[in-house]
Amino acid sequence: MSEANFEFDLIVIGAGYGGFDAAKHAAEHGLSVAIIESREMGGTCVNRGCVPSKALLAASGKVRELADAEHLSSFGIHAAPVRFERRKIAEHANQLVKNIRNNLTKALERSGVKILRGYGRIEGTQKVGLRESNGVDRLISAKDIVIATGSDPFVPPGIETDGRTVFTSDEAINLEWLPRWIAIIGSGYIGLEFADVYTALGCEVTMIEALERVMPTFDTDIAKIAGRNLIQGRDIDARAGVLASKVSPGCPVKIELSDVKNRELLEELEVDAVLVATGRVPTSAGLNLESVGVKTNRGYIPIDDSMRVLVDGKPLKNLWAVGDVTGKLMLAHTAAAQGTVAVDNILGKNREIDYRSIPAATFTHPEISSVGMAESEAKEFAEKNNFELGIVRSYFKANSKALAELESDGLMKLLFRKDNGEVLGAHIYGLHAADLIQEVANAVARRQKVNELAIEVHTHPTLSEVIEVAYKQAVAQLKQS
Ligand SMILES: Cc1cc2nc3c(=O)[nH]c(=O)nc-3n(C[C@H](O)[C@H](O)[C@H](O)COP(=O)(O)OP(=O)(O)OC[C@H]3O[C@@H](n4cnc5c(N)ncnc54)[C@H](O)[C@@H]3O)c2cc1C
Ligand SMILES: NC(=O)c1ccc[n+]([C@@H]2O[C@H](COP(=O)([O-])OP(=O)(O)OC[C@H]3O[C@@H](n4cnc5c(N)ncnc54)[C@H](O)[C@@H]3O)[C@@H](O)[C@H]2O)c1
Repeated sequence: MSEANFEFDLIVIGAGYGGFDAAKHAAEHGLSVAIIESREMGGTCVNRGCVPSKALLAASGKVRELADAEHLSSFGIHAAPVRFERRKIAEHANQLVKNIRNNLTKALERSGVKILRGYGRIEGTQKVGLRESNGVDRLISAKDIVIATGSDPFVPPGIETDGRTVFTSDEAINLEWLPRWIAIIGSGYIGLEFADVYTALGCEVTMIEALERVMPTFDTDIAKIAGRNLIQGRDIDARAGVLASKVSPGCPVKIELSDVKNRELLEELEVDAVLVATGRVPTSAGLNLESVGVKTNRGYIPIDDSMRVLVDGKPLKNLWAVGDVTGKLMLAHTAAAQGTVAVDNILGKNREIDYRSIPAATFTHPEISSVGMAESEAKEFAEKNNFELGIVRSYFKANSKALAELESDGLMKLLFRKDNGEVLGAHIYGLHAADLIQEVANAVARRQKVNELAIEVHTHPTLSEVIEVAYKQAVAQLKQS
């Protein structure tokens, strides 16, 4: 039952991970909830992001492993040449999307959330306009509104997409064909993950990065070792400091590369296909945010750490925003965590999110992961707060499990406070880095110190001992200082 005069206690706009978690959490706590979705239930992650891309990475990863004759022969294994069916790999991803989308939709229905299909917009305080697919437009009221409209791929000016020869991740996840030669623009998460898929499946890859080094958003040490394996080690032709200034679809696709600084034309390339992986933009243009006075920051909705939408820095009552549309760590689990925090505040629990403890991972083979502060950020923090920053490196080549797997190329870098031992961040490249980072993320969430962490017993032989070694090295540094 909703509060007097409102049709619902809560209306959520957008049924991605952020909207899903908010709606489910609210319904499970007795609120009457409606969720509005204009496309497929599940949003980017389920339909065009995490889920299908991880299915492609799983299948192509197996191809890579079985095709690596040198690695297998080190174990004395000799496999027959690998064959794969592109169509079946694509079907695996597609089927997984359908299953997860169905499960998620049923979970919402079971918890009592009303699913409304159509396009939602704000129509003043506590009111939402809903344009249904049959053209009917109606107003609905709710005590609280959560905006969770997510993001879409960013395509820089000068780049024309046709969805077939020049495309973004929205189309790449369908794996409709395998180009002989593909250029990937951008060396962030999407560029790296798809380079992993394409190289495993036999495509030649050129990677184009506008900033001065490839993998510019990753820790420098991690980027160095990861780049050596994931880029140079795979014969990817990587160019940094060049801008893909013009891309014209067709057969072949024509690319103009320009100098980032003076925009002078450097080179023209002709390739079979181009994947544009140059970031994402918030989906907020049609939300009619002006009706409540909200000004976006390049499309991102300003919020505080309780998820309240801000106008001129001050929180609005009853309006909340979560997920990619807020531009904070654009990850599925961030969106979900923000959704829960927003609803807890609606329920009067007074909660704030802790972005520092949210981990991130790139699911390449091997993986890259991180949590907490980057080294530059930690240095600045140390200077401001008058303490010395501790940095230790723990190598996979000293780890029995990694050596047994013949996968010992890996590094963990741990950042901590030398005055009290508190863990500030960690960056890992190596086998199962995505799973390993969780242990450090939990420590960051509890603001734990290396002294207490170093005495915790780790299973032998496991990769988690890489973290144990880092904690012990950090304690040794503390003793010396
Ligand atoms: C290729 C790729 C791989 C990724 N892999 C990972 C990964 O491995 N791990 C990870 O954590 N993150 C990953 N991400 C990021 C992750 O997908 C996003 O961070 C996450 O989906 C954000 O969730 P959200 O709820 O904020 O928005 P979205 O998932 O974008 O959902 C927003 C929903 O709102 C709907 N909508 C928008 N406007 C309206 C409107 N006005 N009315 C009604 N409905 C509307 C949209 O149709 C959409 O369904 C990946 C992204 C991509 C593109
Ligand atoms: N495993 C994961 O968690 C995962 C996987 C995929 C995507 N994501 C999410 O999706 C978001 C988008 O991913 P992404 O890889 O598109 O963005 P990104 O911001 O990580 O990387 C984009 C890269 O493209 C470069 N670039 C931009 N314009 C260019 C141009 N004209 N020419 C050459 N280079 C150019 C940028 O310098 C940058 O390095 C990520 O921020 C992440 O939050 C997460």
